Amino acid sequence: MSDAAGPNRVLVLNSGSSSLKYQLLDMSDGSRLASGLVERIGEAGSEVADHAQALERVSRELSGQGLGLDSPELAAIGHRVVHGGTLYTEPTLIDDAVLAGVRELVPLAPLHNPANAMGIEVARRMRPDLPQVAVFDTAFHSTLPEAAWRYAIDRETADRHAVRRYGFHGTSHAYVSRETARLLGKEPEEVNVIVLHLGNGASASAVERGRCAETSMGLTPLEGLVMGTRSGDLDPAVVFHLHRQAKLSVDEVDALLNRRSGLVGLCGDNDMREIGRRMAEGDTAARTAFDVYVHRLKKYLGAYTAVLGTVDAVAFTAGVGENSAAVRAAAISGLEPLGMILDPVRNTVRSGAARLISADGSRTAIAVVPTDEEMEIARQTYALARGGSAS
Ligand SMILES: Nc1ncnc2c1ncn2[C@@H]1O[C@H](COP(=O)(O)OP(=O)(O)O)[C@@H](O)[C@H]1O
Ligand SMILES: CC(=O)OP(=O)(O)O
Ligand SMILES: [Mg+2]
Repeated sequence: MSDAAGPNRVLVLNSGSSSLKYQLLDMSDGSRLASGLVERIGEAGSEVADHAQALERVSRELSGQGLGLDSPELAAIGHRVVHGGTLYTEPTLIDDAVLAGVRELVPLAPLHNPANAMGIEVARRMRPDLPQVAVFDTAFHSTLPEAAWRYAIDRETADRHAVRRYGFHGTSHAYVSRETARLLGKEPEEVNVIVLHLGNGASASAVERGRCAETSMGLTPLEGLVMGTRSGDLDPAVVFHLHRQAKLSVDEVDALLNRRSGLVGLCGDNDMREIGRRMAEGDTAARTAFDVYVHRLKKYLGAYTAVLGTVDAVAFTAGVGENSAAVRAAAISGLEPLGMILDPVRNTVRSGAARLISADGSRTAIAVVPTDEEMEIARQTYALARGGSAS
């Protein structure tokens, strides 16, 4: 039902390279009316050839529940867009120029922006009358100081080709850092938080009094932590070496680092649940993958403690961060001198709620804070569609 002020539902579309996630939210009370996922888009043997077909399927699913895209209750459609470059640092009403801008950034996010652009195109065709809003993964990181975003390479080359740290998962880092402050009973401006977003893609951020001060992903979502299929940090000379000595083309190295590295490259599995099962059976490749993953986390916890000076909280989020007590315990273990002490019982209690898992004597609070990128995208979309400021 719409209130006196008009329609109040927002459809959120999160188009991944081979998936389309959606949620329909009622912004009058924050309730979730529908949600779902279309997977294996464009893969061999899949019934869904591209994102256009995926969105048609979503539209049918919603219509079947009496919640079709043609509904007059729909106020706006919000799109997750991974790369916004330096141009888009705020949620943005989509027009032809913005869609062209998202396409221009494809070389900087080849796994993500093509799907985002296609989702936008199809949704605009279906509902040309509706406000559609792009919410960028990079936006929250636009506050990085130059010392953090600038790479130490030839300045002219870097500036000419827009080579710099952008950072990603910003919608999640923004939401989780705010929710962490709330869990501590504080305003975001009163606390420093390290957020560890550990999903399939994974990134860390250092959030200083509500503003992002440092983050682990860079020009593209390849840098930083060990991920499901991506290497994260390595010596850039690895690329030259593989090209010159192993005779891999640049495209082959790109595919190796983005799709066949990280956990899957180390042990053949990218799902932390499966890695846990294999470790319990004494599998050494799974053990090594886990150790490399956790060692990287520890390095970032130390580095970001140094960047922030005072750390009020560390927040674990996304699939691995919210569910793997083993990863959390291993990452924090040994960091007692930094003031981070986990409570082993609190850490293993299963819950879907934001919660503290640190020991009472821990100087830094340690928390599990479930992320909700869709709700955050919907909130920003709704605010902008209503003509207000989105943030
Ligand atoms: N119960 C669990 N225990 C450990 N890891 C889990 C569990 N549930 C999910 N995961 C991990 O979370 C990952 C997916 O995280 P998610 O945030 O959903 O990723 P994305 O949104 O990037 O696809 C899986 O690959 C898996 O490793
Ligand atoms: C930017 C990024 O890595 O996103 P995802 O985790 O959805 O792959
Ligand atoms: Mg995710």
